[in-house]
Amino acid sequence: MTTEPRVLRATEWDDWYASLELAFGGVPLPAEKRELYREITDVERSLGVWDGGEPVATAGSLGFEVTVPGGGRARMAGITMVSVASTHRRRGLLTAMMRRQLDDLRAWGEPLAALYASEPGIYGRFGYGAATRLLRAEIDTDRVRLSTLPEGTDEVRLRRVPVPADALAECEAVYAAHLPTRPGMIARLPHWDRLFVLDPAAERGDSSPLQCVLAERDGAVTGYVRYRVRAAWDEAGPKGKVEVQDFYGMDPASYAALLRHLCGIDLTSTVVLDDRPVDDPWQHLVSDIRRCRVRSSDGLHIRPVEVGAALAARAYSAPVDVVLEVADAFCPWNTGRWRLSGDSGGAVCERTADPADLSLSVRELGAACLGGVRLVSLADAGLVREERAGALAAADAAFVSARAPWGSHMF
Ligand SMILES: CC(=O)SCCNC(=O)CCNC(=O)[C@H](O)C(C)(C)COP(=O)(O)OP(=O)(O)OC[C@H]1O[C@@H](n2cnc3c(N)ncnc32)[C@H](O)[C@@H]1OP(=O)(O)O
Repeated sequence: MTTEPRVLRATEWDDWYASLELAFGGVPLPAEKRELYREITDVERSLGVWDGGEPVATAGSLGFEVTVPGGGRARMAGITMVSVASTHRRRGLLTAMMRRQLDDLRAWGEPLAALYASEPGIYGRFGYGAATRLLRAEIDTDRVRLSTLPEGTDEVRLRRVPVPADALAECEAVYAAHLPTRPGMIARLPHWDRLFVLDPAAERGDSSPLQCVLAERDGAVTGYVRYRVRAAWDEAGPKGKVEVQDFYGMDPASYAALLRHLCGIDLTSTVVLDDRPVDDPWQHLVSDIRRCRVRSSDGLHIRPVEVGAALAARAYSAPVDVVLEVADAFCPWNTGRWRLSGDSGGAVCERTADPADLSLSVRELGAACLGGVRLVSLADAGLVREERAGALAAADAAFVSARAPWGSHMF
């Protein structure tokens, strides 16, 4: 058997996908979801390892574009569908696929790679740093009130769309309007819009079919929520849950009107908001944040493929001129000193022989590059070293993003 990954062929997709499914526990996806995943797979960017004709390792890569601080976009490979068969683990197959992927991405000129990790301990060794966080909340709507709602909330009209797919175009327009407003948001690739209204009965469990409510102002759609209701009763009466899948409001009033709708659905006492940005505004509208049982965990893990191109792809919150000494054992082409000069209009980042102002590994650079993880905080953890007094505070003020970065959906 060779451990050399090679590119997937379209005719091999079924076996390749079955091998991935097995590594994730072996429960088959509903047929319609599987077919959509087939369409979403970019075969030419997907890799596998075969043993005697059987696939034993898989890795996908999606040609995304991501919003970067400043509102521009950069190419970002979305790494996904990574698996190694249980019979072939811990022999270096994942490492071989990571090697091939990063070499390919470099050759294709893609400055960033990103992934959601099944377990956060896996990918740091390959230079991925946790760059965004995800917020989960379970709002006890029996006790929590929405204290002060923004002006105009009562003027927002809410309209239920019986079949969520019928409002896809309106919802996608709201999503597109949001794209430049928050770093980490992912521009839609073909077919991806359908993934969010796919509603296989087999995956619903005890929950309702997907429901969609639009917010409208002056006849224009200004927001939407998609959610399911899980009905439940106990001896004290109804205690259903509203499980929110998507929630976008284009202005404070539309956002608040949709939130009020979610919190007021009859026979429910909990609203579950999952995979939300850490600075999601609802946190300022509730009367009792403790009764919202807030938790957070790692979101997008980011890897600068080419340090110079990755840092030049974004804008900076304050003028910056700093020399970074980068260590990168897995992609040695990044190792060395880089001068980053930029401001809110853009940046250049080039090799330099000048002395370093800050030293850090490529993983920390990945964590900080969308402006969510602070360089000061990484320095406090001993992961960024200040080599010139004052450089850390200046770079920190430049890297930070006003809105927390957020990977807008799983992949
Ligand atoms: C982006 C995504 O798709 S996330 C999904 C990842 N896939 C899964 O979780 C599915 C189930 N797991 C698997 O398929 C496999 O166990 C994988 C892909 C996680 C690892 O594959 P392997 O081929 O065994 O990894 P490989 O042998 O290359 O190990 C490389 C290193 O990672 C370490 N490693 C592997 N798996 C893990 C883990 N789950 N947690 C922490 N470290 C790990 C190995 O110990 C090794 O460390 P070393 O370099 O210090 O020796």
